[in-house]
Amino acid sequence: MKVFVTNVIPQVGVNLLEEAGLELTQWTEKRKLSGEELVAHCKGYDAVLCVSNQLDAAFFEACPHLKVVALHSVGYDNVDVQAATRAGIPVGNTPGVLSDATAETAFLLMIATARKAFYLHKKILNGNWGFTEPTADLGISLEGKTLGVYGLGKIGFVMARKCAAAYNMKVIYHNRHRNVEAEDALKAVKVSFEELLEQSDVLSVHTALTQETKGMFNKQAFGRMKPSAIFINTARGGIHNEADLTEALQKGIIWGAGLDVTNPEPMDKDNPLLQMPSVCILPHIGSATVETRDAMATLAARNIIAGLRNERLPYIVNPEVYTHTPANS
Ligand SMILES: NC(=O)C1=CN([C@@H]2O[C@H](COP(=O)(O)OP(=O)(O)OC[C@H]3O[C@@H](n4cnc5c(N)ncnc54)[C@H](O)[C@@H]3O)[C@@H](O)[C@H]2O)C=CC1
Ligand SMILES: O=C(O)C(=O)CO
Repeated sequence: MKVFVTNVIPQVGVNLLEEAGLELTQWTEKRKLSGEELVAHCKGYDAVLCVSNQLDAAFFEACPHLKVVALHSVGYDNVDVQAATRAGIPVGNTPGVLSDATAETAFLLMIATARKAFYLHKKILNGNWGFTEPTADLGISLEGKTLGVYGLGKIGFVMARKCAAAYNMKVIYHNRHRNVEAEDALKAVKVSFEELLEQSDVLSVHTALTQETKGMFNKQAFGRMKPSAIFINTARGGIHNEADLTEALQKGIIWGAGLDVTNPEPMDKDNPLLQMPSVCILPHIGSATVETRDAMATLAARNIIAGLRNERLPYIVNPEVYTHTPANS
């Protein structure tokens, strides 16, 4: 059986697939395959392991022969899940193993933003150490402040735990469902979206990007936040409206922002957000630690191996595929 891998993945994943007797082709060019190229490459393969390629209805219609699609991510907003199910193709992802690393990224962006760290580093690089006076380059203290989590799932929980432990922060959250574990362990309080906006000193986004969450953080939302608030997004850039965020920061409607995700990615190097003192931006590295990427490659390989053995994927995005009768069958 043959597996096409759209990027270079950690060796541990390669080893697992090869030990299972699978023949592997990895795309090694440092550019993303176009949709058409991906379809062309998948011909003659039984499975594909993808990083962040757009897998739309056209892809699944063109590749009904695939026995499994494994994502090297927990997020699957890039996948038309219904089209995969219609084609009878199970899709797997990598939940849980990246929660610590991604929450750590949100935590680092929170502190870096609160203390203007990226901007000050840039100033030094530009030969501008500055004259140290008591009123220059002031940040915001985090001790005892209120963290608002939008989407208190696996990553949101770890972020909340870190903030409560490190800074004694009060945790409020807005979620589709109550998170009883967080309420018990962290005394987290579930609030409405409006209350989350109005009460958070730091508001950290941890939902998936869906039709419901797309553009949730817009002019109206930023307008309800505190002028001293910090907005953190390590989930997906599509959840905030970038033009509205830029305007909110320029006009002092909110104080700062830390982003690991932008819209589009990559962000244009001339984007005004990159020049703002209380903005810190990273190029979508939330899960990028050696340990986490190894664990993700392991889960993705396990999904591929299970799919090619006609077994249920251990980490499945569309479990309904097992009860659905594909068209034309
Ligand atoms: N920056 C990065 O490198 C990474 C980003 N991510 C992003 O983080 C997201 C979250 O990952 P996990 O915590 O593992 O997922 P999760 O499923 O454990 O948590 C998401 C939470 O959001 C809630 N939610 C969903 N829709 C909602 C809505 N409309 N309103 C309120 N709450 C809603 C869910 O009930 C759930 O509790 C992923 O979908 C992915 O997009 C994940 C890993 C790395
Ligand atoms: O897993 C995800 O969803 C990412 O964004 C990258 O790890």
